[in-house]
Amino acid sequence: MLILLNVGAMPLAVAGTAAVAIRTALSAMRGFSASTNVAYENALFYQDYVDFVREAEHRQESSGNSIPYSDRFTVALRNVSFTYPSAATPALRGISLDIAPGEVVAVVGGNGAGKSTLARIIAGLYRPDSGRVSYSGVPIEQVDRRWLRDRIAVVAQDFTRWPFSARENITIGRAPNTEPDVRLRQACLASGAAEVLARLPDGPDTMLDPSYVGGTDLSGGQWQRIAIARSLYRNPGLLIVDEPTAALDAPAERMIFDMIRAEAGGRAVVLITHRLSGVSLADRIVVLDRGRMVDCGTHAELMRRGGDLPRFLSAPGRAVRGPDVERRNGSTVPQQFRRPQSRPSREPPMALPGDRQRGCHRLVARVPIHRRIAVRNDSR
Ligand SMILES: Nc1ncnc2c1ncn2[C@@H]1O[C@H](COP(=O)(O)OP(=O)(O)OP(=O)(O)O)[C@@H](O)[C@H]1O
Repeated sequence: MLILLNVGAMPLAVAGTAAVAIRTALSAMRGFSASTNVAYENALFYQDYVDFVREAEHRQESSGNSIPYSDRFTVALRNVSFTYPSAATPALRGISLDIAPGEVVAVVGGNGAGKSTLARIIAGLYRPDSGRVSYSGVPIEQVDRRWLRDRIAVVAQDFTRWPFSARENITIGRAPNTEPDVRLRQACLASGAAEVLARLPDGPDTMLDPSYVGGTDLSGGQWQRIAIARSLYRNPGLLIVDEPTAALDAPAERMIFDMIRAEAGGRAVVLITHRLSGVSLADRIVVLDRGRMVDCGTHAELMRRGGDLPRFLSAPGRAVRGPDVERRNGSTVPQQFRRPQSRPSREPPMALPGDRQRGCHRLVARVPIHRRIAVRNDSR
């Protein structure tokens, strides 16, 4: 271009315009090249996402049967043990348990006793390292996973708070067979979420995220009611509730426990709780300690046997957790639930006659070896 300018073959104005055009074209090409690079990198992430979804679908696919006869079903665990991949010691050891339709089973134990892990095993989310899990007699390996997911609802401690409307937060997931609006109303009334929705500016259509225009946030206890409504809306055959009242005040706690009892109907409920009011409504209480089932029976049976139950309970309306409840909160635990000052005997708790019929197996942990053999023979 300089030569053309020198020999006068190109006017200065044309040369200047050409220089600007070339610079603009180069800059556009650099931009195009950078955008192509970014698109390529993002395509790699997208491919990861597509592979992940495909893998998830593959895992969801049916490997076997639906349990054909009922939406209500039994769950049976036999000698189940489970160790997390990164853990040195098992989270659960030799757990055997039966859960019948319509039964409310409370699981209590100190922090790290294995309660949430047991809940995940019962829900079919984890596979045990050893032992068997079956639903109405069908081993978990042969159960259609979609069928199972549709019939079990879990209210976890860390449930998801979707940045959606209150209605969508409850109805997200599987749609019920019956009329959705009727089911929504029932779920809200039963869980106490109706009260929460009534106070929202746009009722069920209020956005539950303050970062949106017109959005708002809820308190921990109000969110907990929404989470319980979400699980009831699905009308599951088995409802697993992990510490449902941790963020609730005493009257709300009472209401939730009453609701769980009343709503159980034909469905089984597994209730992980540290609350006295929670265990007293249960048909059966399972006491876990360091991954082992150390006691199992009705509230009256456990109190009569004088086992570990009181250690793991807090009084109504108090969210005290762990084995040192009594020490920290002694004055609030009713006298009848306090540990005796001196135990009359160190005799370990034994299964009462009839426990097996009610689904209590084991009691291996602190049972002398000669009696342990007797219990095992009995439970075959
Ligand atoms: N993802 C994990 N990886 C490794 N170890 C884990 C994992 N989750 C739990 N554990 C361990 O497994 C054991 C049982 O944990 P789990 O959460 O079932 O107890 P928990 O009784 O529900 O306790 P909490 O009352 O505190 O909720 C604990 O020792 C815990 O440290």
